Amino acid sequence: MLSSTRCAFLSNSGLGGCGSMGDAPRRRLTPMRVVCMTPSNGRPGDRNNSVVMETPLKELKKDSPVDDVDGNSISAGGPQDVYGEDRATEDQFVTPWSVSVASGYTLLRDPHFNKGLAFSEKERDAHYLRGLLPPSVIPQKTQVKKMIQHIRQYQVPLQKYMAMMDLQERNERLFYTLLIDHVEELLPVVYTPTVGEACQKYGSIFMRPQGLYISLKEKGKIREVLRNWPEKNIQVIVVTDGERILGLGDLGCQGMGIPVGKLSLYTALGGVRPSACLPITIDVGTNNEKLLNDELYIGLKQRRATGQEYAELMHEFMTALKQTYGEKVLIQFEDFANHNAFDLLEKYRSTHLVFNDDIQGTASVVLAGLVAALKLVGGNLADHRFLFLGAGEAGTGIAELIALETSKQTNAPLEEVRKNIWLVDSKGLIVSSRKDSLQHFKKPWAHEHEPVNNLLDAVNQIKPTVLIGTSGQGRTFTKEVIEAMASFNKKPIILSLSNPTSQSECTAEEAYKWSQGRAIFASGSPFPPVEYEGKVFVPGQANNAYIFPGFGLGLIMSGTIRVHDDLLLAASEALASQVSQENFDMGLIYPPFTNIRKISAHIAANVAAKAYELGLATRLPQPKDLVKFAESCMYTPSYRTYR
Ligand SMILES: O=C([O-])CC(=O)C(=O)O
Ligand SMILES: [Mg+2]
Repeated sequence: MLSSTRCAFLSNSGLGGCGSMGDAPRRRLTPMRVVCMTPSNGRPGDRNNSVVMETPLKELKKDSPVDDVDGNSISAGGPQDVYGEDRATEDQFVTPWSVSVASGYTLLRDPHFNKGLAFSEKERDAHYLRGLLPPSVIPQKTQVKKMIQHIRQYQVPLQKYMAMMDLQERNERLFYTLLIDHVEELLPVVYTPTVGEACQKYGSIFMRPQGLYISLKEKGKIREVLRNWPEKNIQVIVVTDGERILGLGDLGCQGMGIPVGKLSLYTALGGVRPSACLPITIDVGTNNEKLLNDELYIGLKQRRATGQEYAELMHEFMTALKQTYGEKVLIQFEDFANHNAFDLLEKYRSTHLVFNDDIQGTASVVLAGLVAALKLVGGNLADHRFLFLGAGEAGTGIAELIALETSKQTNAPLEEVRKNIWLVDSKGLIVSSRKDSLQHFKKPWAHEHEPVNNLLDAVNQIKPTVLIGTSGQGRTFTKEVIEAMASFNKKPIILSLSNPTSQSECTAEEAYKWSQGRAIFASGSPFPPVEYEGKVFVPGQANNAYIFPGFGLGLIMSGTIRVHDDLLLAASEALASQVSQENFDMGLIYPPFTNIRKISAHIAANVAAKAYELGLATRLPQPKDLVKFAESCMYTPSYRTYR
């Protein structure tokens, strides 16, 4: 993609002048030379009207898709990277582009192709870069070293975040190499908790819009808006309407940070090509008074559309996605409010390849952690009693997946196993006497019990072995609550899942200290290791980031057309199987993120295997070794040599 194409996108999308995000379109320079080109499927006017050099057919063939381990033809730039545009394997460094790439100044301003000081002497000559760069030539490895030092010099997390976003806009391959090489350190920067703060301040920190904004103004024109996005071969879309951003509430249009962050992880953690990822924010207004009164707010300044108006926009959007990108585009719903999330999932799960990350992704990751935790505490799922604080998407989603797995393991009916799972919402324990006034997604959890109106009493009466926080309310697992858990459990399992860190139900330190070091603890946002009475405890991160990148890769590499609950169970099983004895010895119920690409390949393979078994996968024949196939499909961000 050319930077001039991006400029066109910025001005066409009408965002060029919105508040402080109105960056002047970048200088449009006619490139002096085009690196290489094969037929493009872009629209007229998509590309620079530049000199084009077609790749000789012979060369194209040489660089065309390679065979996978089973002799199937694939290309290693990610699934369906037909022309190998994004491919860079150890033995295949020379890019076989299907698109034209500008030279000179424009090349340096194109984040997809810019390599900064890593351009070789030959490339500097061939692509008119002489004088535009300082004379030093340094390899990507050294650039990574330099960048991590640069990021580390910032003390404020938001500054680190901005430096990372800046790099993504400047040099995409360096951004992903850096993120992959330092994943443990940089995940909290590009993702939770920092992304939460970034969303809160989104309007004032971004000079250049990321992702696609679809507002009520675009009603009736959504297909045209999708066409404004410069990439055509889209495989994964993460979409939010910004109404429930992490545990921070309604951030309206500023929720864009979430789809952008999630999709960065699709690439870094799951190996999906960046050009195949599309972040989208639906703007139907906001009920956040602060934003409505902020003259710098970047979204629609009106209260949220609801009911039919909302449903119609979403329906046009969902229809347009399928019309534009086909049956197999994966749509991830993210951070919608409860009152829309369940209904949207229900409505579209039978017609689209769609899942809700907060309901299903979180459920899958938590189930994996619980299955692993059983190795430390003993017993089967059916032997445990679960209590949730929070009965929204995550709470009921996790509860349902636990019930489903338990029911499969024991052959007991779902209604029966649900009785071991209790939920507390803002009005207290969910019990049968409240049934008539409950939202539909809470009803299955209304068991026979007298009313209980607070968490501590619920803990003391239900006596759960597992306590899970999905409330979005920080510091709600009080000292009394944790002490109660520790009083009747040798090893209480305590999960504080709400994000970001400020909304976590308790800190790692509190969980370990108040349980005298006996808790098995994990949280949605990361906490550093804790020392308690001379022993170091390493808390795990129960975050859907473990699941969705590999889950998505598994779906797209197998051409799966619908998400079935069994696929979530398959992802969960694969993740749990990646926890090593060494991890268990440290009290961890999740493997470290350091090996996440390997973990994602296993998750992808298990998900794909299940999809083939269920007849949902369309990519035939089924590759024999799905783990190797997943690995061979993953995008790698090393630089390639330009002709
Ligand atoms: O984004 C995260 O860190 C996890 C998540 O989906 C949420 O909290 O909504
Ligand atoms: Mg979420």
